[in-house]
Amino acid sequence: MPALKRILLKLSGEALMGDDAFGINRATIVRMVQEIREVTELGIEVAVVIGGGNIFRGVAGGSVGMDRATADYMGMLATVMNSLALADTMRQEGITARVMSAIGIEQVVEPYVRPKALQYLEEGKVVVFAAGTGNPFFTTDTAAALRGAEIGAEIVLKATKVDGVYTADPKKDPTATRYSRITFDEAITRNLQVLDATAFALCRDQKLPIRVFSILKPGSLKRVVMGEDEGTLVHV
Ligand SMILES: Nc1ncnc2c1ncn2[C@@H]1O[C@H](COP(=O)(O)OP(=O)(O)O)[C@@H](O)[C@H]1O
Ligand SMILES: O=c1ccn([C@@H]2O[C@H](COP(=O)(O)OP(=O)(O)O)[C@@H](O)[C@H]2O)c(=O)[nH]1
Repeated sequence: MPALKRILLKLSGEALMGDDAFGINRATIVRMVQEIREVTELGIEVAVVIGGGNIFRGVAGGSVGMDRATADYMGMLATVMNSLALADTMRQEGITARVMSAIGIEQVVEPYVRPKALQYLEEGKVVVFAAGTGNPFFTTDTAAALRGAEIGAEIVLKATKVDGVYTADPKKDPTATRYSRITFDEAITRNLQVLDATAFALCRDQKLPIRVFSILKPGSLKRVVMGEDEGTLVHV
């Protein structure tokens, strides 16, 4: 049996593209949702933070020349779209999900209210936290760390395009090797870019471990929650 009771799963927006150039790849999102269902069936409470890089990234592309804060609000709205798509896919797959937004957008999504989120989790519903932290200059990794700490998750699981934390960016350095575990201090000192520094610092202060693993590898989420050696554990 898995030892975990409550997890915060961070899903990369960009990874949702699958092999598409942008947007949400149907097969990818359905597979992710099926993997989430496997985990909920184990009795684990699941909260999700989803990124928005597949639709809009505040620091790049279409935002060149834009005011950074405005671009970041667009990025947050992109995460709302992904959250709605994710929750609807969950509904189709028989999972009850609730989306809660960090920015006021009541006609579309209910606002984030911590006690309500806790109630949903206790009822076995999957809670999807939309709009990141609600603040520009942050990322959804930081939102995952923040919400993970707030809801008392035992671990943040970062599902991304790489299968763990490497000695250097594996996309740029083919000789890079993967850590099976690493401390926060070492990851910060070595300036490993797989998570942003704010998210790292928050998790370290709250003693909230993070496991980085591949979203692209089928079955990896279940292996992670079963405590198998998958990805990289970042710990205090
Ligand atoms: N030391 C490292 N180990 C692993 N990945 C790294 C490292 N440094 C940089 N990266 C890059 O970080 C990326 C994943 O982080 P990020 O862009 O935040 O993804 P996400 O879309 O999941 O938020 C990978 O695609 C990888 O190329
Ligand atoms: O608290 C937050 C979370 C996200 N964003 C914006 O939303 C974009 C999409 O989020 P992110 O890049 O973290 O998504 P992912 O890398 O997972 O696709 C970011 O680039 C930011 O512009 C933000 O401003 N504040």
